[in-house]
Amino acid sequence: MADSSGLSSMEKERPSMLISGIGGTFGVLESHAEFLKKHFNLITMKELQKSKELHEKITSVFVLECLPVIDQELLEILPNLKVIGNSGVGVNHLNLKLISSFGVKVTNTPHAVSDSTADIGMALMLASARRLVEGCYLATSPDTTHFAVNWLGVEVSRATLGIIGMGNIGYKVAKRAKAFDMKILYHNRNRRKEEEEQEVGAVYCKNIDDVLRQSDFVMLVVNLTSETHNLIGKRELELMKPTATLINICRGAVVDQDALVEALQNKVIKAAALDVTYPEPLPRDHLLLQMKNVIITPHIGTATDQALRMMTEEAVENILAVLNNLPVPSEVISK
Ligand SMILES: O=C(O)[C@H](O)CO
Repeated sequence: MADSSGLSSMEKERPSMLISGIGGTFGVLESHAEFLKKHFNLITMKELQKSKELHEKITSVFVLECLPVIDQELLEILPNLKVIGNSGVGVNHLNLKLISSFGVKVTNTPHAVSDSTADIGMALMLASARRLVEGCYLATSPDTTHFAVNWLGVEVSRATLGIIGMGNIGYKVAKRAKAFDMKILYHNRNRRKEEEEQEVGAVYCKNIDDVLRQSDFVMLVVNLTSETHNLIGKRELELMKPTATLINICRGAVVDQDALVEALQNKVIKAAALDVTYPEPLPRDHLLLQMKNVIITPHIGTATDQALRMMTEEAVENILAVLNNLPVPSEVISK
């Protein structure tokens, strides 16, 4: 039986969580909503907009793919909000300072995303090296002269991979690259422990320029912050080998995209393989979409059944920890 608040007594026992919606393009998957319902009374944005009484019930927000949008207006109407559980590792779509000024915590899911995103990094590197996308087109084209010797890819085995950003995802990329007999260089704000470096055979470079100069493949795996915005621009691209490939699996804005277009046009670097761009998707007439030496996927690093399920589970674990005053597995601290 529902009372005047619109919630049944069973729903009242569970904390109320705001979600963008269920199903559709921007909602939580139905099966994930079922899982969330085991722990929370779910309130969609539409329901919130219809009933002011729901505002003070909400103690958490589950954010998926930037939705719901967390702005001042929303924070102001949720007086009992304690935590925003981001499903995903990147939190550049959240204004951390603003959120923390409301005494609200932010959590993310660095563990759930790491395998699937590292896989996409490897997939893009291999696809670019072996010209997989071009190969697919050729296989279905009426032109049968395409196996000429001048249509060649390169091997990643024994090539040098430079990983910029050695967090969970970067480290999983290194593990995979080791199995391909790649030489691994990396740059990270904090150097990894010696035993971790040894496990994957990765060599630390204090200076990012050394990674850029020496690598055949440069993979970007950093968080997007004010420090990493346009981390790779004209100068950095010019440091790379003319035979090198840039792979971006973190956020588009880490690369100065105009400088990248220019570098690819002028053969400053050989190729690029991007799971992320800005904006997403790119306008259909964008030059990057017309270049044969560029592979673009639509931000699918975490687009697997397993990753999405684990992201939801990890987000729930974080949110419940905050609500129950327990140590929070993955809290994002605003600097
Ligand atoms: O940040 C992440 O984990 C992915 O990019 C999904 O948003």
